Amino acid sequence: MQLERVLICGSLGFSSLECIAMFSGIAEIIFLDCSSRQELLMALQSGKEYDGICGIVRHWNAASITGPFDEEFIESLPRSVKYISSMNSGYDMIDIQACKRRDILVSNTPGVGDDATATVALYLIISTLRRLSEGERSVHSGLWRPPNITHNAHDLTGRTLAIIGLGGIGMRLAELAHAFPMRVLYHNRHRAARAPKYCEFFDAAHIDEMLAMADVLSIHVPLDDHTEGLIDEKMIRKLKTGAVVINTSRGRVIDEAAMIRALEDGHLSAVGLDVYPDEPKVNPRLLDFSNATLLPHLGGVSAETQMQQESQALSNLKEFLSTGTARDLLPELR
Ligand SMILES: O=CC(=O)O
Repeated sequence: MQLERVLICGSLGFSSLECIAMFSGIAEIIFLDCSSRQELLMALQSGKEYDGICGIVRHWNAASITGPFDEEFIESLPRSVKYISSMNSGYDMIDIQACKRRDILVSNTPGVGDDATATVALYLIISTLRRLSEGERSVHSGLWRPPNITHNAHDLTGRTLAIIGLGGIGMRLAELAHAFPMRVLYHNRHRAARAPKYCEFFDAAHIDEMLAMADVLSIHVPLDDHTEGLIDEKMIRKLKTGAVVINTSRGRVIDEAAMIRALEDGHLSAVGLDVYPDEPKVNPRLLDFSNATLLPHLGGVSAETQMQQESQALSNLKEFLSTGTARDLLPELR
């Protein structure tokens, strides 16, 4: 019997042998062997090494080679491809409509990175309020404490955190912040059924009230047509003077130019960012602000999270191979 062929894009924590053994008798595993997107697109269309593949595993660590799974990429796939197992909770880098047109199912690994990402958001809150990364940069550059740090550094305890998007990550951040305790406010399209009592809900009609109370605003929404540019000039200016903005979701959710203007004129006292509109590029203007803590998209990057993402993505693939469908299918494709 001819085995189905599956292409793995990205380097797994599992060894190639472990992965091949996992699919022994089920599928032939092929590992990506290209160094650029152009080379990959040509290989996909050549009808040679990737001929007949029915599924693709997309590890986020292959993004520098594959680029986004946009329309051009999806259209280049052999007709045999029917399934993509993506190792991410966000899926803005996959063109869902193009997949729909080609009858390709897509699943992700929802929830797996919640704890790791909320931890990074908490780190950014601590770092910006207490000016810790500024202190660290000062030591690294051979100096001691930055000037005026005492007056600019603030405790988390008793301060107000506003969360936009109380999904898995937002909820975990609420729990962590409540430990100080910080006061926790949130805005969602609907009141979150699982929200703990200490989380105060603000609907769209009352979002300005929430912004006016927040010392820290942390963003936890997926990037889509509704959320691109959501945190715009108007919203930023509704925050009180000296507020802090934290973003571990996607860079394009914030109007970056408006955020930089607010840093320049002191309306925002600091920002903590893990994500940027055009990764891996970081706007050089941001580097000028000593009160910006900037991370290179580390939200879900921990050994434990990665192993769990890999197991979940590979077991979704196994299920697809045996049943023609999979758990964790994107809501748009169910
Ligand atoms: O950014 C990380 C993810 O979407 O999992």
